[in-house]
Order: sequence, then structure tokens, then C-alpha cells
Amino acid sequence: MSQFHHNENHKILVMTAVEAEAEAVLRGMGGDGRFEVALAGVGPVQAAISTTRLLAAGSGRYSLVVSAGIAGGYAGRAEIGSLVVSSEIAAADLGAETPEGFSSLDELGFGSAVVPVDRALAERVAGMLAAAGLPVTLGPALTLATVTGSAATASMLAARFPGAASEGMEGFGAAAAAADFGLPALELRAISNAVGPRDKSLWRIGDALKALEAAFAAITQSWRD
Ligand SMILES: O=C(O)c1cccc(C(=O)CC[C@H]2O[C@@H](n3cnc4c(=O)[nH]cnc43)[C@H](O)[C@@H]2O)c1
Repeated sequence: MSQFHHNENHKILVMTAVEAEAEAVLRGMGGDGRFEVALAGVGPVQAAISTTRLLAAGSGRYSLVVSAGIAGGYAGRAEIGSLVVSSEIAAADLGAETPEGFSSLDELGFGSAVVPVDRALAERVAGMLAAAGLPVTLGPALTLATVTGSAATASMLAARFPGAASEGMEGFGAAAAAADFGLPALELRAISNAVGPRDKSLWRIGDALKALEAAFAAITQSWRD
């Protein structure tokens, strides 16, 4: 895989699902002009449409697309308030159910449900977060159109994607759009809840937004082109 290169003529496009996430990212960045933040909308399809629209309008303006926001964390991999940097971005429910189990798009021969991530870039970003004292996991970031709401589905996904760290709804859409423009993609998530039985009263959205803000403060302060 090609090595990620960034120069001062390009910007890093950060896509968040909702306004509260964009605001947290912007607070962290403190006006760093090398980054641009835009709204993706909720879900993989909306994220792909929004990202494609921006990349098409920006022709050649961007060097990297980052899908950022809050997310669910897989048990034992990413705790509430911690951060996940993607090692790959996978559309976890894109495929077919068969009598023998789930078959991914790849197994069906219809393309790929995984967008690879430049390993050196992911390690570099995770290193910036760790150096700032922020808890961070490097691992697969799953994208689902339906938020997981049971222990059974959480276990099944964790088994299907060994090391699965985070679950969001937009990463694969933004990353697929980036890939279509020949750009690398990365997902950066702050964990608001555990993936599993749905209980919104246990979501710690405020803590996750603070972690997201801290993450972008650390990245912009240590980013060198
Ligand atoms: O209610 C609020 O104040 C608020 C502030 C910021 C964000 C939200 C959202 O509900 C964002 C939806 C967004 O969250 C991601 N997410 C979070 N946890 C999970 C999960 O367990 N599984 C899948 N996605 C999750 C997702 O990317 C949504 O777009 C509310």
C-alpha cells in the first residue's frame, strides 16, 4: 500500500455525522487551517454522498479523509472515554446471510467490504494521541447501518472481525468515497458506549465529545506536514 504524503497545498477533510461532533473537533483544532470539518450526516449512505460531493467540488484540494465522531466500543478493546484509530474500515453488515452463516461482499465476489488504512499513518496518529496521554486503541473500525443492540450481535461481530475496536455508522461510506477519488482514509472515534444491549442512559456522550476534542487538539499540535 502506498505511503501517505501530505503537503501544505492540501487539506485534511474531517467528516462528522452531527453538529455536536463537528463542534468538538473544531474546538480541539483551534482554527488550524490545514484541516476542514464538514457534516456527513448519519449512516453510511449519507456519509458517502456528502463526502463524494465535497471531494468532487474540491477537485485535488484534499490529501486525506478522516471519519470522526463518537462510537460504540467493543468489550475488552475500547472503553468509554477512550479513542480508536482504525487499522481498517469495514462495512460489517455488507453481505449475505446464508444457512452456513454470514458471507461478506468479498466472499460473494462482489467487491470489498473493507477499505484498508495506511498502517504508518494509523500508527503515527495513534502515537500522537498516546504521546498526549490519551488512551487509544489501534484496531478495526466497523461500520453498521443498524446500531448493535444485543450481546449476541456484539459477540458475533467481534468474532467475525478479530480485534474489532469501534462501531460507528459512517466510516465505510466516507472511506469508500475517499477511495473512489484515490485518497487515503482514516477513522478516529471517541467511545461513548459499549457495543451491546441498548441502554441510552449508559451512553456517555459528553465524555466522548471531550475525548474527541482532546484528540484533535493533540493531532493538530503534533501534526507535521
Ligand atoms: O444527543 C447528543 O447530544 C448527541 C451528540 C453527539 C452525537 C450524537 C449521536 O447520536 C451521534 C450518532 C452517531 O453515533 C455513532 N455511534 C455511537 N455509538 C454507536 C454504536 O454503538 N454503534 C454504532 N454507531 C454508534 C454513529 O456513528 C452515529 O452516527 C448524539
